Formats: sequence, C-alpha cells, structure tokens
Amino acid sequence: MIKTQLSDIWKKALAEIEGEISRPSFETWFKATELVAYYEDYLIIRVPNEYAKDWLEKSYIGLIKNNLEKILEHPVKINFVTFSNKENEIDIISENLSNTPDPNLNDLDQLEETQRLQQMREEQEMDKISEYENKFEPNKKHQNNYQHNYQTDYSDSDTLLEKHLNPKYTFDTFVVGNSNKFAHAASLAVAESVAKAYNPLFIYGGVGLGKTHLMHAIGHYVIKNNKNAKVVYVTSEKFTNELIDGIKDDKTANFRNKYRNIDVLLIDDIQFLAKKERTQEEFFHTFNALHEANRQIIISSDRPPKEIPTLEERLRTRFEWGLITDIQAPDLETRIAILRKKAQIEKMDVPDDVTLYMADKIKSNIRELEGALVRIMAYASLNNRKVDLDLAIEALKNIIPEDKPRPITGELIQEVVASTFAIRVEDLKAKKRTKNVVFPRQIAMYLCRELTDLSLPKIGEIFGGRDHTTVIHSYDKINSEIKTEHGLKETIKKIKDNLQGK
Ligand SMILES: Nc1ncnc2c1ncn2[C@@H]1O[C@H](COP(=O)(O)OP(=O)(O)OP(=O)(O)O)[C@@H](O)[C@H]1O
Repeated sequence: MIKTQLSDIWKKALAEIEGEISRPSFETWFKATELVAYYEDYLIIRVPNEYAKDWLEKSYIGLIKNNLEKILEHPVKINFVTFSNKENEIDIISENLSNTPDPNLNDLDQLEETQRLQQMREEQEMDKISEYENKFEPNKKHQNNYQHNYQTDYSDSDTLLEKHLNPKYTFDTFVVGNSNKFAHAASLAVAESVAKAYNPLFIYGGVGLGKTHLMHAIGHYVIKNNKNAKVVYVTSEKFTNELIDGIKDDKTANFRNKYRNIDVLLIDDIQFLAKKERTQEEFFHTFNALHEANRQIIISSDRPPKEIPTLEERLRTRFEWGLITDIQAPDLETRIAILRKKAQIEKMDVPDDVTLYMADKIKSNIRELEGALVRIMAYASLNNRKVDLDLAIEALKNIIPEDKPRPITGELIQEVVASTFAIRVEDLKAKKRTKNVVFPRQIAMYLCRELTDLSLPKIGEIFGGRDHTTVIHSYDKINSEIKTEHGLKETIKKIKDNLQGK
C-alpha cells in the first residue's frame, strides 16, 4: 500500500469521525494521527504519544474501526503506535516506502509489526474484557462505572455479517488433507444442508490451522445459495463486548434481537467464554433460541468442549449435541499443497525445492507458513533476485532456527535411549536389573563412552552411582555384540542419528 493511498483512506475516515465527535475531542485526539500501514486486515495508526494511544484505544477504537471498515469494506484490526517508541521502526517502514517501488517490503514489515502489535493488543483486550466481565452485575449500581471506564464501542453495526467474512476464505481456496478432511467434509455438509446435517457443528484445533477459514467458507457458501440468508460471524470476544455495550446502554433487547434472528451463527474462539459467566448465560439463551428455531450454529475453539475450563455444564452438553470435529497440524504433503495453492492464488512463481524447504521447516501453523511465503517474495523483489532455495534460506533465517544439533551429553543420551526402548530415564538410573532395563542401560553407557568426553566414574555416577567397572563391562559387551549382531548395530545407528539430529 503506497503512502498516498494510506493518507487518502485516513483522510476519509477522519472526515467521518470529525462529524461524529465534538470539535475539541477531534482536535485533541485525531489531529496528529496518521495511518502508516495497511496489510490485509491489519492497520497501524501512528499517534503522538502513549497518552493519546491509551485514550484512543479506550474511547475511540470502535468509532475508528467502524469508519475504516465502512471505507475498506472488510473487517479490520487496528494497532496504534507512538512516535516515541516506534520512531525507528516506523522510519524503516517509511524509508522502504520511499526507497523501493515495490510495496511488498512494506507489506512484510507491516505484517510482522502488525502481528506483534495485534497480539499485544488482543491480550490487552482480553484483560479489559475480563476486567469488565468480573465487574459485571445485572445490578444497576455498577453501570456508571461502566460508562466511565468502558467507552469502547465494538458493536459495529446490525449489517449483515457477510461483511465480516474474509473473501479469501472459501471452500475453493481451502486445501483438503488428512489433517482436516473430516472438518472440511462436515463443514461442507453443514453448508449444503443448513441446520439439517449437524447442529451445532463444533470445530476445534490448534492456532492457525484453518478453523476460521472453514467457518467463513460455510458463510460464503450459504450466502451464495441464498442471498437473503442472515449469516453472522462473530468472535466470542466481540460477542462479549457487544453484550457489555448492550447492558451499558440499556440495549440488551437490541443485542438479543440481533443474535436470535439469524439463520447461521458462526462463533469463533468460544474458549474465550471461559470464566465469563454472564456471557455464557446469554450465549446459552442465544443458542437455545437458534437451535429451537432450527437455525444453524457453528462453533470453533482451540480445544474440545470438555477441555474448556469453567464452561457451564449445560453449554458443554449442548456443544456436544451435534458433531465435534478437529483439525490437526497438516502433514508435509498438505503443507506443500497449501503453499502451492497460495502461490497460485497470489500468482507467485515458487520453485518446488523452495516449497519443500518451507513446508519441511514450518510445521505447526499455516498462518506462519503463509507469512514465510510473503517474506520470501518480498525479499526477492527488494533485492531484485529470483526466488530460489538460497534466497529462501536467507529470507527465512530469522524465522527458521538454524538446524544446530543439540550437544550430545549424557542426559541427552539417556533421554534418547529411554524413549527408543519406551522406558523412563529414571529406570536407567535405578537399581533395577530386569532385562528390559539392563540392555538399554548398557547401550546408553556404551554411547556415553563413544560420544562424550565423560570419564568412566562420571558415567557410572549419572547412571545412579554405579561403579566404573560396570561401565567398562557394559561398553565391552555392546562393543563386541555390535560386531556380530546386525539388529543391534542398526539400533545403535538409529540412536546415533537421532542424537545427531539426522
Ligand atoms: N487447509 C487450508 N488451505 C488453505 N489455507 C489454509 C488452510 N488452513 C489454514 N489456512 C490458512 O491459514 C491461515 C490461518 O487460518 P485460520 O485463521 O482459519 O486459523 P484458525 O485455526 O482460525 O486460527 P486461530 O486459532 O488463530 O483463530 C489463513 O490464512 C487460512 O486461509
């Protein structure tokens, strides 16, 4: 995103904001602000100081968000940075903006910055929500406190939440592999026969594995087949915030009206309802109203219902009424396929060895995998080089830790040997003389002598204070058997490979 576009967007937003708040407030809080970065749904707004940052976050985030979403026509996540603590980093972004004609570098910096800030911000938001949740009492005497402290407006609109669906998250762009095929099939079934297949559909899995993507895909599918379908996508944080706002403004009826009159409710990250009793209660009634009216509910979480702490039993059982399906970390083939798909969508030319390198190194989070791809493309374009393996290694050197093997120590040998023979490290050190322990122990002692500088008494010591003669005996025994027993030779080779990180 080039600078003029950023300032145009921000000018439009400011013009709207100016009309909605008092002149002195506008002059005080918005005059010296600037939109400095915009990547996908992340935006960074620079403000003069920490005080302004706090105030904008506390009081005007909803207003800013609403206006930017109206202008950009998609949901946004906003981060504020100050001149003081961000000066250097922002200078780097600005420098890049002016030095290179390629906006990708800025995308890259922005992405990293925004991701980091977003995480901080989300943590702060969660703290804030819990703080208010804890304060919550239906009792009106607390409401003034709310008004005083909690002016953030998250309830952005009653518009159809099609607006909140990321256009990129469709079934077409979702790569199906072993790790997600059940979740995908269930989602498709739900999208094809709303409220008839599984209700609710509960999708759980680790961070960045495609839960939100699948939920949005259901939303798109439903809307495509029925333009009038009311589809609402909401995170459980937002649900909580809207409820708090509803209570604060005495508008719980509006809130209920909104959530109980929809065809498909997609609620993301339900685990954040843990500990929020009042929100759970409200969600319980929302759930019942929708379910009884034969409306579809789709829920995502980072864990299955029974592992969400302090989730009310009645909600837990309801979550278990329909289908619970999980998404696992993708295997290598799926990771490669996702990278290829992403490269194809973005019209990037990425050689196979680069895709393989990335997929091999980044295993557990698809969001990180995508981030790495953006980084490589940006790095290539900045340096005016073609994308190849050398470039990929350079570009990702700060993301992918160097493959330094762990130093081989007695403890490491004990760990690896114990896990190879499915026994515990303590067994290796114990007095036990059963065959299933004695043999691995001898192997471990042999390896300690072969691969470390430990003296014989020291080796004896780490195996439960055994005498050095026992170590010599073990070493000699294994050393002679290895020459005649092929199986033992193979086993020891495998353990050595493991120790050397091969
Ligand atoms: N199977 C897939 N095919 C293509 N892209 C995928 C797939 N799985 C995940 N992604 C992409 O990975 C990124 C992260 O996915 P998503 O946001 O859906 O994860 P999530 O499970 O909801 O994570 P979180 O727990 O952080 O909310 C998105 O850009 C998404 O498009």
